[in-house]
Amino acid sequence: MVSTSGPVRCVFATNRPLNRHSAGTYDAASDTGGSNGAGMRYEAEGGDPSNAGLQYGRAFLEPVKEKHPWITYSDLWTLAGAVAITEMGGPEIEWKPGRTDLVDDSKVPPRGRLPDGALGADHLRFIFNRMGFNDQEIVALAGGHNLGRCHTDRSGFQGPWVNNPTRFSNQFFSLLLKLEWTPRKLANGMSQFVYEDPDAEEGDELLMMLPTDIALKTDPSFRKWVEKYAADKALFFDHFAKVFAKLIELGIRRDEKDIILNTDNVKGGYISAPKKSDTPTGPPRKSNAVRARL
Ligand code: HEM
Repeated sequence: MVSTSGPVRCVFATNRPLNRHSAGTYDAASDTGGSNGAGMRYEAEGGDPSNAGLQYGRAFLEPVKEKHPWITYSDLWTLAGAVAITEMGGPEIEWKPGRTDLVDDSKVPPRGRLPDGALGADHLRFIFNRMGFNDQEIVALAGGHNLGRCHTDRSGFQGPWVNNPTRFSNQFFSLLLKLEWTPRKLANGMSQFVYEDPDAEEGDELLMMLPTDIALKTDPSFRKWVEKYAADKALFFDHFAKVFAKLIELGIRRDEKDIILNTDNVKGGYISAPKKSDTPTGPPRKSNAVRARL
């Protein structure tokens, strides 16, 4: 059993998978960022408030790194995200090895390339078009929110999206369409949407949606895909597997034999960074952090 406090949080933090975020910095125009390098080992990227909470996913994988020190962090994090999604009932995701780790932080991408859950459809397109994803792919990727939950001490948002957040499914899409989502301001000032379940009992946690999740329902071009994925789980799994595989290949160039051609690989080969501390280190927990994790 894989919990979402493990590798999927990183995922698209996959845990939302860890690689979800490491790859989510890719800029197609300048060809910087992406899943090569494991830049989150450095304060410049790992300390970005948008990556709050991912330190737990990274620390979760340290025992694996200890046992197999030859593997690069960038391969380990992407592989862990892909495996965790499958283990939680999701589709098999094609994963290819060969990502190298950066030897210093001089090529870590600038902050501000990850999505902010408090915003809307234009913001999602601004962030994901830069990475090379179209509307269909943005909606499929957002299906990562079938897993896990929001934490007030990380993003500032609160609660899970679905009833069974350790099982990968298409429920996120069906609940997004089926339930009535009411705006709710949290004590920390953050605004999200909740389902006021009439059967909820005192102390039950309400299901939630981020403003960016609601934008998938209100924007007509996004909504078309939300409806398809809510109606057809197999279609969603197929599209999610493809788009997740694309996400973890962002910034990687390969030849016909799948050998990586990026400058860092050609110059230095497969450089595996030394093992880090087992203790999670990352951005300070803040109750009013406003940046979202991808
Ligand atoms: C569409 C843009 C996205 C936005 C704005 C966004 C935003 C967020 C936010 C605010 C959280 C809560 C973080 C916390 O408080 O712990 C979160 C969690 C999560 N996200 Fe996303 N995300 C996006 C895309 C994705 C993608 C593409 C994936 C995976 C494919 C993903 C997977 C997850 C998972 C699994 C969690 C739960 C983590 C946990 O349980 O700790 N998200 N996301």
